[in-house]
Amino acid sequence: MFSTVFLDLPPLVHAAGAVTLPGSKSISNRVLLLAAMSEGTTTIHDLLDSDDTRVMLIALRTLGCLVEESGTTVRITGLAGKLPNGSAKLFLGNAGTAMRPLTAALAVVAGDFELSGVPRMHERPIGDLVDALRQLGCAIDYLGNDGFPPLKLGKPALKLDAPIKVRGDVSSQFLTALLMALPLVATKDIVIEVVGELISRPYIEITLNLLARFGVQVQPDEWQRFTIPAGAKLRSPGDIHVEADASSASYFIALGAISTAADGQNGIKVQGVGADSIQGDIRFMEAAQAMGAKIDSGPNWLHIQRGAWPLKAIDLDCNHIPDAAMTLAVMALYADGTTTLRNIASWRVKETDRIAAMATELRKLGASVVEGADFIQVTPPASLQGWKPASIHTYDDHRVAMCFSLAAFNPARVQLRIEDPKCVAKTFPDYFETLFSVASSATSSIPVICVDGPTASGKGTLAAVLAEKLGYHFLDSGSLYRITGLAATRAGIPLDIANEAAIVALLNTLPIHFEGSHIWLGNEDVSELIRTEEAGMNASKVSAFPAVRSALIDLQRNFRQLPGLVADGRDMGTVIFPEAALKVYLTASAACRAERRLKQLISKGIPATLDSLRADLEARDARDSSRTVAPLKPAQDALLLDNSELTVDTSVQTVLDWWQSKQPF
Ligand SMILES: O=C(O)C1=C[C@@H](OP(=O)(O)O)[C@@H](O)[C@H](O)C1
Ligand SMILES: C=C(OP(=O)(O)O)C(=O)O
Repeated sequence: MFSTVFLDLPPLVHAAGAVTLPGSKSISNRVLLLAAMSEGTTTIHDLLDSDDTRVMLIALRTLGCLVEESGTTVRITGLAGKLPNGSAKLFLGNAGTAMRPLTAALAVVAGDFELSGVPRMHERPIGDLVDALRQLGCAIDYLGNDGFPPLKLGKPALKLDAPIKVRGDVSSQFLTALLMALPLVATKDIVIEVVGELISRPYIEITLNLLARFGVQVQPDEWQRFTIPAGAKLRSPGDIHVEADASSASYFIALGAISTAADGQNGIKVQGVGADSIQGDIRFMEAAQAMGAKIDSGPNWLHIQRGAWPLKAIDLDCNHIPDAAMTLAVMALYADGTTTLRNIASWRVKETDRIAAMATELRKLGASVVEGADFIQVTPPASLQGWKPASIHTYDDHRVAMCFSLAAFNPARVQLRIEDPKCVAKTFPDYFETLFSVASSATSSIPVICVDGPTASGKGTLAAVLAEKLGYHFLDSGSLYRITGLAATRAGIPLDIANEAAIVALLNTLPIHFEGSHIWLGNEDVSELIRTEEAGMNASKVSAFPAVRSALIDLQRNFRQLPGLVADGRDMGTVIFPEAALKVYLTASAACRAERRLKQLISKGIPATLDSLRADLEARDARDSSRTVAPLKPAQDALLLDNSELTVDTSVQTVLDWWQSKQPF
């Protein structure tokens, strides 16, 4: 997951390949609650692991349910409606699929419970559900504003005679919550009547489908009346598989529709969900097809290719696909006219006011947008000049972050920034990693920041922190020379120029790979081994051999991957990435560098003296800057930073400010 303050997306050009998507949020949280309330043990396969399912899992454990996790397989020992912990305070984040169904389930059993969430959850309505539960005799108090969480639930005095009326026009989750909870108390037939239009109907179908898997056959009547038969009992089906999330699939369906494939590849394959999905959002396929996408599907897979281009503008009632419809609003940027998405009033009470949010952010990119109480109308920029680089505010709404990433394919190649990218954790923590696994940019548009400088200048620390803050890859080029020195020494090859060819031959066979700050040689983590003074000296020797340097060029350039790279070394800006957008040459006085090195060695229990360290350091500077190939020197366009008197934080901030000043936002 990208936990950075923002994530800059360079212009994306192609996309092709296969993605396996995480489990459906709606199925995961329903199955977790049903399994916990039912009789018997349920093994859930391919459960979604995200913020919304985490809060549900923690809640179930807090209530005394046995939950055993092993990767994405979770085993739940059902409580058969009897809670060992009759009093609990539950924090449910911003998960509607946890807050609403748990409210109903806990309100009908005896106990004292408090349910709360993030501030936005306390602005998301729950009054219609509370009103319905109060008709049943449930004791519910509002702890904050009337009609909204947090809630306090007490002991109910159940009255099951009259039909329970629930409004269906604000959220379908209220009806879902009642349908899942009432089998716990169905000593007689219980009838639920929907008042007003029922929105987001396909989610009720998911609920009915899963209730049937847990042994409860609800009798629906025209979407207006639902009867839970007397004696209904939740019984575990044993094993249950969670399909991949169809709403998450919408971003990759859109990706297939708007991108072209690089040579020899064709389209995007989505694995884990197919056209026969039980999730209503799979019907996003039809909308994408209407806009021009070519889609094939089979059991649990979809294959999407670009068809009509530009996309065709559509006018669609999106009530049945409220979540995936946000993706259509961004696809509209690539359409041949004005796209209108209707009947989406519920957008206003979700993770944020989504109609307002989409309108504001689409306008930033240059689109013309008209918004109404329950619709949005999007007209793309009229020409290439109409597109504007934009920093997309994401309002702690996963779907805003995910759908706007698709704007990185804009034909004007304007840059895009996604603020707070970690908000995708609600349903798809690795969304951006998944996107980068299939999307590609022209190499020249993948940003590189070079940090060059002499030994012990702190460039490794600075570069690693920069990479972390920007969410970029990190290349510690010096480590490649250190590994070469280590491997040659181990192979008994003396490190002198006469053995250059042998060292290159060896280098070409080395299985080097990086994992964060760890460097591996085959199965051996050599991160520590290559940090000794001796390894540094050996690195300096082999790095002076021209054939070794050129053998490492391609390897280093291959680190330039989406979304960007911070590379530290001695010739990053001069030789390896001469066209880098920002080059920093980091220095510090010899005295200061020797002192830092001394502290470092002492902390590792390695004896050393200041004088000898300073002498070694100066000798190394002299050798590095006088070698004929790629001598250590600042690139002509490098910005110099002397950090003798600076803290790491100040140096990092200085470079981040330089970087920011080069961005169009
Ligand atoms: O029941 C569900 O799993 C959901 C129902 C929908 O909400 P509304 O019924 O409030 O539209 C949807 O937006 C939400 O993401 C999940
Ligand atoms: C509306 C959404 O979430 P929730 O389940 O919290 O309602 C969503 O995921 O788009």
